[in-house]
Amino acid sequence: MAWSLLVVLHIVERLIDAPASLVVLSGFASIAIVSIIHRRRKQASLPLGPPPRFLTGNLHEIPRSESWRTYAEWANQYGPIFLFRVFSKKIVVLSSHSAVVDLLESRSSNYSEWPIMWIYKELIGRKLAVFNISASHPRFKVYRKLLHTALDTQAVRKLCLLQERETKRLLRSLHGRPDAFITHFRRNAGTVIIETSYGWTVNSDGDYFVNLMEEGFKVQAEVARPGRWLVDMFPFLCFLPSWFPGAGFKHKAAKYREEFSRVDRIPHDWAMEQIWSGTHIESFTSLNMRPGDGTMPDAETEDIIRWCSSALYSGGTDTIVAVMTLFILVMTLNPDAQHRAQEEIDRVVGTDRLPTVDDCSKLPYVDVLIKEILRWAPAAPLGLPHAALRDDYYQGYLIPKECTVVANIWALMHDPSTYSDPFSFDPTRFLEDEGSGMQHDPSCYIFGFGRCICPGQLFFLKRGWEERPNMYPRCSLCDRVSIPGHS
Ligand code: HEM
Repeated sequence: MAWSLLVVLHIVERLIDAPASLVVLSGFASIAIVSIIHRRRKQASLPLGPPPRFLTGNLHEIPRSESWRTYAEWANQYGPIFLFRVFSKKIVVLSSHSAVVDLLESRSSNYSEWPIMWIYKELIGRKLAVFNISASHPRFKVYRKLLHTALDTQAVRKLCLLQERETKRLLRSLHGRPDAFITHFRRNAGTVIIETSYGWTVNSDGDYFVNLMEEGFKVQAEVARPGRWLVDMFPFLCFLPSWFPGAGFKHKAAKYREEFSRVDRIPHDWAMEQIWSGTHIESFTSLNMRPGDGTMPDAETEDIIRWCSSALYSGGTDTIVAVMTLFILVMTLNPDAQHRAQEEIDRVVGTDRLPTVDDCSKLPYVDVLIKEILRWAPAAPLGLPHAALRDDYYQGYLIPKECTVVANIWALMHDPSTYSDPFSFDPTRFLEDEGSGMQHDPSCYIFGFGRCICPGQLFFLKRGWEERPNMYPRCSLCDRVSIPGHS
């Protein structure tokens, strides 16, 4: 930088007696030279990564599914902090424990932003949603506090009765139609979360609210598909009028906006009607919209509660269904692990009742089996993407402002320096006196990092503790279901 300034000064000195137009021109040229040099310096310290193509970057190399495996290969080639591009967007992927902890935990104030998705935030009108709101917005902290309180130890304890009732119902459904296990899991997860959020009890398959939420989140999956919208790469397209050729995305955005607003509005309005008529059952909405101190929440508070309830559903349902489905897959592929867990339950709990959370400490093998499922196939292999608020420097690399930062949780869970023989399924790796000794607890990573860490982890772990062991007494299920790709 210093020598480039000297060059500029030298040019200015020589031009002091030159005509004014020449001085102006040279001024511009000097600024351009300095900024090019400055930019090159910045480029030089960016993390390495696969060479991008002109215009589209590395878009052609990103697989449609299991992208975490490709990222893990790139990490082997370019290092645990590498960068690739989708058009002009820069994406930095972290694949080592130290990088993830140092950046996403210790410097979380710089990495709590979400990447800007123009279609979602500006055209569909969801910039205040929990998964989109800027970390500098005053609501950011309010959301986090509410969500964490809604799912803290005390709240989860209160949910035990609901869990127990729904677990029994799930077991009956699995017993009746084991092949439809994914449908049963969806209904079970949806029921527990809708009742927790709004106080609505799901009594039948094809429930109106469950269907409404499912439709809404199908739209969400479609909208959030990486590289789907050109407007996310070229935000100026937002300003095209709807009649302009090629602006069809604006019509789609208007349709999505309407569909999302139904998801946010209808269950909330129903819960409010129940509260006003005094017929509600306790839920996240009722506790916050009718607090014990008799205060009347204002419109701002109501809007906050509405966004948080909808985040509980979108954050909780798919992840729970994914883990329960993986449980079936893993039990089918590992009959020895299944039999050992079942033997432990029969010995400790007996055959005349179902296991409960209180049995947890007496069932060490079942406990580590659940840990190993979470490690072997993490439900959110890339967590959620974040964005850098400012330029940051780490281990000689520049992590540029506004670039997307992703933690490859799947790679961390399969890192041979942390987990011996990481691709084999081996619950004993977490048992102190067996296997290769106690290895790192995956719960430290699979629920994300920093300020946006998952508020549902306790809820999931406690609830998971009831549900998965409870499936053992029906474990013939695991011999009878068929999973695509695994006979
Ligand atoms: C195995 C189960 C689960 C996994 C693996 C999981 C994983 C995650 C991850 C990786 C994040 C992003 C954290 C980050 O940005 O660094 C997250 C956020 C979130 N999760 Fe979960 N989650 C699970 C269960 C749940 C459940 C059961 C609920 C609700 C009942 C829930 C609600 C949320 C919410 C609301 C957020 C957004 C938090 C925020 O932005 O502050 N999750 N989860």
